[in-house]
Amino acid sequence: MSDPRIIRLEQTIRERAASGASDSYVASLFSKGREKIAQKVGEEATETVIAAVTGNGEQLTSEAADLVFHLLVLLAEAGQSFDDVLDKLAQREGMSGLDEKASRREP
Ligand SMILES: N=c1c2ncn([C@@H]3O[C@H](COP(=O)(O)OP(=O)(O)OP(=O)(O)O)[C@@H](O)[C@H]3O)c2ncn1[C@@H]1O[C@H](COP(=O)(O)O)[C@@H](O)[C@H]1O
Repeated sequence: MSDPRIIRLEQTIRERAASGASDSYVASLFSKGREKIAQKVGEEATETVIAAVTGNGEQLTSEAADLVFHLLVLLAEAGQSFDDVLDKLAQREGMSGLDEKASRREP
């Protein structure tokens, strides 16, 4: 089960996406589509990497927050949730590295 703060943010993301409000960043991302949202995740990932290498802890935390936020938007647009990600990670617990690599190759 996700942290309540993640659950609340996911709920807000779904509500803002459904609202289509002109002042909503989430709604604007949804209107641009999955490709644009995925692009933003890539940009935020790059900014997180740069902050990790050249920045301080506060800058890394800030960029990581942008990354997680955009990942939650991407998951929501695809009808998935962070709980689904946690379930996937839990499935991998106890699997050996080899077993896990094999399971990822299955169709
Ligand atoms: N957590 C966030 C959050 N984190 C980051 N951001 C936005 O993500 C954007 C990232 O900055 P960038 O400079 O990379 O992007 P940009 O230049 O603004 O946009 P592009 O033109 O590059 O696409 C900024 O506009 C931030 O405001 C967020 N926007 C919204 N939320 C949450 O989502 C909720 C709903 O937001 P609205 O949809 O705007 O109501 C808010 O209440 C917040 O809780």
